Amino acid sequence: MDRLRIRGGLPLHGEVPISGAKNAALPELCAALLSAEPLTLRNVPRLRDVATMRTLLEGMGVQVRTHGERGGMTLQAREPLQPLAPYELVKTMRASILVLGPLLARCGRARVSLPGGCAIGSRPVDQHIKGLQAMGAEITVEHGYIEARLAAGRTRLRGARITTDMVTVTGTENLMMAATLAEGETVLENAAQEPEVVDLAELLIAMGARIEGHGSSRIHIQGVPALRGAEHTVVADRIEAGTFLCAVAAAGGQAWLRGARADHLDAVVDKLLAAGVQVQAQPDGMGVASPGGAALRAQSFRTTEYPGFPTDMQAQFMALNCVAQGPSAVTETIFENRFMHVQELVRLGAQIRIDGRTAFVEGGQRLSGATVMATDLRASASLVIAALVAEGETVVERIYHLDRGYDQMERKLRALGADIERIA
Ligand SMILES: CC(=O)N[C@H]1[C@@H](OP(=O)(O)OP(=O)(O)OC[C@H]2O[C@@H](n3ccc(=O)[nH]c3=O)[C@H](O)[C@@H]2O)O[C@H](CO)[C@@H](O)[C@@H]1O
Ligand SMILES: C=C(OP(=O)(O)O)C(=O)O
Repeated sequence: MDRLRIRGGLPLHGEVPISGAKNAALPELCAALLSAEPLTLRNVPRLRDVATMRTLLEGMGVQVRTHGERGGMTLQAREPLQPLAPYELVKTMRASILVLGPLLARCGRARVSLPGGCAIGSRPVDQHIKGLQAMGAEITVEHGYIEARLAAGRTRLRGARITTDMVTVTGTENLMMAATLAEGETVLENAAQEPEVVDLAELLIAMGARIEGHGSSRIHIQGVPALRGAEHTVVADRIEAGTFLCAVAAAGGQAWLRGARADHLDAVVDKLLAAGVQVQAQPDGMGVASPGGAALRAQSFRTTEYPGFPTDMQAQFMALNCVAQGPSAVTETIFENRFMHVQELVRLGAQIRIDGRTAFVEGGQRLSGATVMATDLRASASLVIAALVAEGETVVERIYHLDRGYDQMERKLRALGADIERIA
């Protein structure tokens, strides 16, 4: 199993290209199921989750071809399709649930394994199911599978007004994709406003979907009988960019994040500026300069839905707070169990106490290298950031979590001057 060996203490200098967003690419790959015509995506990141999604779609009969240097991928979902997502693939990637809406809309039936729990919380999909039922689907859950089909006598889903109990990102995406081919209008209330939802909506519109209000909490979708092929460039990964911002902030140095979208990172940038980091927004990327974590002021924050502070940046910013001066309180409101990195950060010398949904971080600690274990994707990133500032050598184990969602992270960090290598 691959591990990362990191020798801390070096500042980061240089330029790093920001890849396409995992959380936009995954639903966009699923959007290929909505049309018989080819869908071409550019800037698809090289990630394990993308490879898993490709295998899943190919198993259904979708033809997939990669091309060019810049993450080009063309998908074509000609009939007949096999509308099945088996447990073996779904268990490794929760985003597999994103095939449910498109399959039901296109094939009139779907059999999708329940994703099950994972390291950060129970993550139910009841809102996806409730929304599709409101659109006329008959859904049962049996033997760990969601069995969904159109009600007898129907050939298409029907539009509906759906208010989800909470803001759900993949729930919004699943229902929006299903609604593009439904009969009549669907209104999604309490919709997620994340940039990845907006990017997916823009792709669907290019495919001929009639969508308005994406980026707000109410999305209107007027169903159409069929969608066509399209070309689309996946939006830059705001979480990858935010991770590099925190890495430079903690390690010190100066970097240019090519292609990063500052307008998608307001909440994180506000906290970095308050901490004493210099962040510069340009149309084609972001500049960051920092005197190093020990010269910064720790910042308290709570995670919320976009445009609030992203839960996917909580662990990385907490690593920064461990070395920055002063106490801070980090409150996680989205997932009930997203503090798995805390005990590993403590192994590196951090002082953190958890009380319910809040982690109280002492700050101003000198970290020292140790062997630590990655437990989930962003926990892994936080350990890498901590290791970059820790004295001596850190080995991060189980980095397959990191490979799920970061495109060659160690190569990018090495290009910035970090002493980091992958070892078997
Ligand atoms: C592939 C992808 O895009 N993943 C992102 C997506 O995950 P994902 O879409 O799974 O997260 P959700 O926005 O759905 O989850 C938000 C909250 O709602 C709960 N919930 C959700 C759906 C449902 O049917 N029932 C229910 O109770 C979840 O358990 C969680 O507590 O948004 C999360 C929140 O920004 C991010 O951390 C993930 O990186
Ligand atoms: C939790 C995450 O991803 P996923 O929803 O794919 O598990 C993440 O990207 O941090």
